[in-house]
Amino acid sequence: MSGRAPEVVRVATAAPYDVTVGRGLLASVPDLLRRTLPGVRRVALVHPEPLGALADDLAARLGEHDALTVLRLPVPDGEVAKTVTTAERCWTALGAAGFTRSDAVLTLGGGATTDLGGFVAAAWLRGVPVVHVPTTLLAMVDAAVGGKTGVNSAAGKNLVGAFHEPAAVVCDLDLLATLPRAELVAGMAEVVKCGFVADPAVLDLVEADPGAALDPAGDVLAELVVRAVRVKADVVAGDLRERGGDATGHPGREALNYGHTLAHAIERAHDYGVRHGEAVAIGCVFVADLARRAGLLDAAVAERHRTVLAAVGLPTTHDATPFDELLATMRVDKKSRGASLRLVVLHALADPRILADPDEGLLRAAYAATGPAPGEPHEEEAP
Ligand SMILES: NC(=O)c1ccc[n+]([C@@H]2O[C@H](COP(=O)([O-])OP(=O)(O)OC[C@H]3O[C@@H](n4cnc5c(N)ncnc54)[C@H](O)[C@@H]3O)[C@@H](O)[C@H]2O)c1
Ligand SMILES: O=C(O)C(=O)C[C@@H](O)[C@H](O)[C@H](O)COP(=O)(O)O
Ligand SMILES: [Zn+2]
Repeated sequence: MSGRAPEVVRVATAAPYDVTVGRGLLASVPDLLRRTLPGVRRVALVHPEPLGALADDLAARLGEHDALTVLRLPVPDGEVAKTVTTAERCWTALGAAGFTRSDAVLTLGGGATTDLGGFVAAAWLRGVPVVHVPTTLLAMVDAAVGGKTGVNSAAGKNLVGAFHEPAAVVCDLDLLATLPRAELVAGMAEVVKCGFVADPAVLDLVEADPGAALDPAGDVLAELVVRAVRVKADVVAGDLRERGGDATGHPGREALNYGHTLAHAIERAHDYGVRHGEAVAIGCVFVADLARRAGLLDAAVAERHRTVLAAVGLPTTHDATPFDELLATMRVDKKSRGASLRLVVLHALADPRILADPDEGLLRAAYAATGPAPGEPHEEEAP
């Protein structure tokens, strides 16, 4: 996409919107806002503190626009900011500024910021428009698209939130140039997830040249972003509110939660101090092994999880957090129904299904198999 025109992916829900993927797109944000939200006079720019210089740049561009004024809402960096306390600080600032329904929220940041800013917009005056400008790979391919917004709480990950679709999403791939390598790698977990649940060509691309897949200036990464956004757009258009699948057995939007039941439990057990993408990678390896043990998934496809995720530098083993602690959290996952634990598994590549109430012995065996390598301390081998 170096010299290519931006790609536009339409999310065809009841209130359709476009996700634009390309380079040098930051400059187009003021125009896009005017076209998409012609009545808006003010924008509240939510961004993490470390992205202050980038936010200055965007605010200046917006300020040049005669009809738009900018209210800056810097928030603490990363997952720790994804709390109702930070959201409340934002609402207080919106109140002080007399922010009305003819104003909009604009987020600039990673998934923690798009989730938080989206939730601030969803709840303020019962919903003001939001536009996302994601700055991490993970937020471009996943968090900024689809309208899930929310915050973490002591009870669990993302348990407080709302569905609130953006009016537009702008993915400027040039912004990835400054993203730390570990964050780029973490984002690749959601890309690979899309490969397993819906678009195996993603896996072929990553396996063919993992280095190229992780080059933020290259065309392979651009292609992967577009493919992952298409997967998300297609799934979300069919089941925005995660009501469930259809007669074919496809689980609808829950498919995008592949690997997330264990991942969210790992994140909570570590007080949200691990990268979401890294936890998702471990969760995918775990659930693939579970499906193999349950006789649902071919061993080669299960093993492919380990190899493709490792090829891009993602972790494929957990740190031996006691499984009982994780299992208790897994049971309060949003996919649970009553006492029933429900996980997304694969029956084959691009064939996601729900596995309800898996045998606990199988769960424990799959968790043990996803543990540290032999020789390292291992929960199940402890005396
Ligand atoms: N709503 C959804 O559908 C959805 C989907 C997937 C993930 N999520 C959520 O997204 C969050 C994870 O998002 P994330 O991985 O983007 O993490 P993040 O938002 O915490 O960002 C990671 C780090 O990268 C820095 N950063 C961001 N952009 C940068 C840039 N261009 N240059 C330099 N540094 C930059 C941030 O300041 C931060 O330190 C989790 O809370 C997860 O639950 C939501
Ligand atoms: O968009 C979805 O639906 C997803 O499940 C995408 C996930 O990658 C994302 O982490 C999402 O926030 C998890 O959703 P949750 O409902 O389990 O909080
Ligand atoms: Zn995720």
